[in-house]
Amino acid sequence: MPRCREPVLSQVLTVAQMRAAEEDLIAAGSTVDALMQLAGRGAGEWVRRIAGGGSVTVLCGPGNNGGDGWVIAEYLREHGNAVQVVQAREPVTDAARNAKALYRGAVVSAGSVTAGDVFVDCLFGSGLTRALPDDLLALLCDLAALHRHRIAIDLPSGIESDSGAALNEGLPEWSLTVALGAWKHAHFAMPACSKMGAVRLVDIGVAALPGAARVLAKPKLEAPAADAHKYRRGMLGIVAGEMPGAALLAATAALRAGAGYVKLAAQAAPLVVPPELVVTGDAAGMLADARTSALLVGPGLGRSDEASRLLAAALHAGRPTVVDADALVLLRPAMLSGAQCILTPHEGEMSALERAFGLSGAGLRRDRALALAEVSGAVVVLKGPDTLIAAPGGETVLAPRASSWLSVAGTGDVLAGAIASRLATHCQDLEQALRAAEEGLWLHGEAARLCGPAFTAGELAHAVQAALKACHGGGYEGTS
Ligand SMILES: NC(=O)C1=CN([C@@H]2O[C@H](COP(=O)(O)OP(=O)(O)OC[C@H]3O[C@@H](n4cnc5c(N)ncnc54)[C@H](OP(=O)(O)O)[C@@H]3O)[C@@H](O)[C@H]2O)[C@@H](O)CC1
Ligand SMILES: Nc1ncnc2c1ncn2[C@@H]1O[C@H](COP(=O)(O)OP(=O)(O)O)[C@@H](O)[C@H]1O
Ligand SMILES: [K+]
Repeated sequence: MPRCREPVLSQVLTVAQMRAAEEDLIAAGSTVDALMQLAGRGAGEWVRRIAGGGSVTVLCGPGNNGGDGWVIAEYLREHGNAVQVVQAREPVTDAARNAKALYRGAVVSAGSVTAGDVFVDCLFGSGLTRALPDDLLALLCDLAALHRHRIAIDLPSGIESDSGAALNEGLPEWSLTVALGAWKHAHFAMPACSKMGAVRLVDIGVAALPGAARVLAKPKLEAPAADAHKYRRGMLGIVAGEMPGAALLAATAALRAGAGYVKLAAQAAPLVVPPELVVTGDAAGMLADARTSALLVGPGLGRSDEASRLLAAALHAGRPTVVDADALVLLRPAMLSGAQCILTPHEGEMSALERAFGLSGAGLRRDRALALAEVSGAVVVLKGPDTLIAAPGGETVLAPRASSWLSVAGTGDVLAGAIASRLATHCQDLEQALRAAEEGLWLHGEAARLCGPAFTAGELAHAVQAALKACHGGGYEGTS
């Protein structure tokens, strides 16, 4: 039974889901050959944009990824590029054989290829099942080394689609990877995503697949309602601990991510406090205040008995709560009753949580995050170069690659502050935790992009405002 025909470009598919999508398209009247023409010509257009009028070498493997290669080669030939195909293996599928038969250009031996402009990798795509044999790895690397630009079609050969694992050592790096039909998990998972260069997607009409992950999207944010006031916009309470600097960083970001009021509860007031931040020594009062719409606990909390007590008190308050940093190490399952939480672990904190919640810690990052979300009832933001969000019920959101300049102390505190601020603004609806996590994560990535190289966590926190501006749908027009 064909599914809804509306194409969806934001979904991220496993190999099995991609096969199901292909079957749906065929059931709806398409053919493998037609899909290959659509995909190959779409990819060919990307190659043409990079190549300009330059020369192109296409390496074709035995499967349908190789079939795409023959289509790309013919497309470029028709558009006047000098094209040569190196056939690594004879085509083994009907569609690949048919695509080869339609190609009217040169087929050359690998040894005769001289330096050229663009190399296109159509050796293997999502059908790769094991490491490349030595002869194919050498062929791939040698041809890649001879060309100025390298473009991988669907996936770089040697990369496992569902996990993003590199099945060989010494694989080439790519300037562009053109995904066909839908994103695959490897496009967002380390180490694969760090080798792909820019990534682009060719639409072949794939419709929504149930249970598919999706890509983190730019949020659409509105100005506060005309009758908004600071409490209605959301009051965020931040519980500080031994090192108030981390909580201050979170507060600096939170002040710029939409909350109307940000309050910091600290035993000892930090030495430097921005004037717009309210600091109170009365944590209990802040937790009891009915106007406190969301909480953040963890940055700089410490791991003392007092820190545990503060964490338990914060979670006992029953507000939507972001649990970050030290609080993730102190967290125990029994503390989580009632409050809707967002957990924001990096890999080390994730391991601690898995121990605390009796999880094995085995498997892919997305499966581990989903397992934690399921057992804890919390939204999980698993941080790293390939950050992802998992929600109870199975929703998974994958972040595009963010700036590697984020690898500096304090940027996690900024993320927690941004997410908590979004959580405070959505406090009316407890179902909004996933949305808040997505918005905060997007703002964080965009702030990093806007900062450029070598920023501090403080500069990143300030840039959250510019990031928010970039996704603002308006609402306040003023007069002119
Ligand atoms: N789905 C769609 O809608 C569309 C898909 N399209 C395209 O199809 C691609 C998937 O095609 P595919 O399934 O034929 O897989 P592909 O990667 O070409 O190779 C599989 C072949 O390689 C072999 N093989 C595997 N590993 C190997 C190794 N290490 N060393 C040596 N051999 C190895 C394997 O054989 P076996 O494992 O049985 O030995 C099999 O013969 C996809 O990435 C996209 O480009 C588009 O046309 C648009 C529509
Ligand atoms: N190499 C990288 N590429 C992209 N993002 C990164 C990289 N390294 C770290 N990050 C991001 O920076 C943040 C670091 O957070 P965290 O590890 O908690 O650091 P800290 O505790 O110092 O604040 C996370 O959002 C993480 O996803
Ligand atoms: K490929």
